[in-house]
Amino acid sequence: MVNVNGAAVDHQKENKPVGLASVLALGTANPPNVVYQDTFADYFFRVTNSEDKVELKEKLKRVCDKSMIRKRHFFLNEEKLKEHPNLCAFMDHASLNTRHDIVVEEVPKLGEKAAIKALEEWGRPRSEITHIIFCSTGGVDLPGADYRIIKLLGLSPSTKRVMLYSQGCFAGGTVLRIAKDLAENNENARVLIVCAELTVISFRGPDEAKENFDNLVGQAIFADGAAAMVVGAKPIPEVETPYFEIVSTDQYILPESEGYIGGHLREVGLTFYLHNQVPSTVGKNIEKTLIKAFSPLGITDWNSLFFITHPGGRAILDKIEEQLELKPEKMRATRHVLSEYGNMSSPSVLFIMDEMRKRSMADGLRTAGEGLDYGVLHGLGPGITVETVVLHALPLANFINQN
Ligand SMILES: CC(=O)CC(=O)SCCNC(=O)CCNC(=O)[C@H](O)C(C)(C)COP(=O)(O)OP(=O)(O)OC[C@H]1O[C@@H](n2cnc3c(N)ncnc32)[C@H](O)[C@@H]1OP(=O)(O)O
Repeated sequence: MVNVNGAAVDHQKENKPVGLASVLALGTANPPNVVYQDTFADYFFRVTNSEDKVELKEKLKRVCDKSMIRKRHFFLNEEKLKEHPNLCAFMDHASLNTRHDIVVEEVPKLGEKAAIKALEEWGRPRSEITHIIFCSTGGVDLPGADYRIIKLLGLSPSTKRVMLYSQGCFAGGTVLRIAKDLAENNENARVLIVCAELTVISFRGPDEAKENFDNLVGQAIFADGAAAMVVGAKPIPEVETPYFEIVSTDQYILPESEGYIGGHLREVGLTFYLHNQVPSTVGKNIEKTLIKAFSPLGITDWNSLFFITHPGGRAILDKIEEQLELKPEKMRATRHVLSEYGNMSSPSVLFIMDEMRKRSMADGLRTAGEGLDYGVLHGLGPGITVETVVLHALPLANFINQN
């Protein structure tokens, strides 16, 4: 390859900026409709016309009580479910068209709301966004949500797109892994990440068969939300404010976990399965991911790290805490997001990062990571697959000075 002057060009070298990719801005959004967990079982059995299933409702109430969730946000409400009663069946009615008609339109719109906040915080012209990674479990379409959000935000038609469908809950880590590669290998790259999830694709009524109770566990914990981030290497001094450097990334399929978390896209929507051994399997294996990720840094004391853990469910967090002998405060930001938003799948970990940096700022701590230097972000999802992202939290002084 030669350049315009005829000189040989090594594109690999020429395109590699020095330095790690950093998170430069972050925004979140949820649909305004809120359902409180202490009334969810009554709401759910009423809207799905299942009030005759009294015992099942009582069991769902017990799960809700133990979920440590206070409230969740949903696009669907009672009115919309009345308009689309086929969404309320467990299995009998084809509803994929109805679900797709909603999510294809609404997922990019919710993503747009989060992206606007992230772009406003970043403060640079939108024309400087070079890449977009859009991630959503539902709404497969051509062209996809990545294309639609470019139109909604008025980004350059030359923005290079990566669309991730059907990854599930680990993808909050996947997007950081891909953004790091893009930002560190393309000079001046500014990557907009958008994760947007609507449970419209998987909302369905109850079924009395014991083997289908995992559907109700999912209905009791999953929720709607979107988060967006701007990631780039070599931040412009005094113009861009990096919070977390992305030090390293890894993806790992847990041993003996096949069939534990998954889903099938059917005419009735996305059906999922959750094995009741998910919490203990995650707990048993999580330390392996930390040993691999932190041995290059010489870190073995897990309590010296900050934790951003996908809030899959209360029992998963309990098992991780127990196995790693973590102090209770390590999961504060994670448990806060679980409580206030539920399990929103891919954006959940980005919500936790946002909560952590805001609280660190409010408490006057040294860094965005609860005053600590290093931490881990864990995405957990189908497989069971774990994404491990090592983060280096940066001093907050720069941010405080600028704002
Ligand atoms: C979608 C993605 O890609 C990624 C994801 O995030 S997947 C979601 C991952 N999350 C999970 O798997 C949920 C983890 N589980 C939990 O957090 C907790 O089990 C919970 C909050 C749901 C309930 O709390 P708990 O302390 O376990 O309550 P517990 O009283 O033991 O269980 C309540 C009932 O639910 C049942 N139950 C719990 N998990 C179940 C499961 N996965 N499948 C079927 N039944 C289940 C229990 O067997 C129990 O039934 P009985 O009352 O008949 O005994």
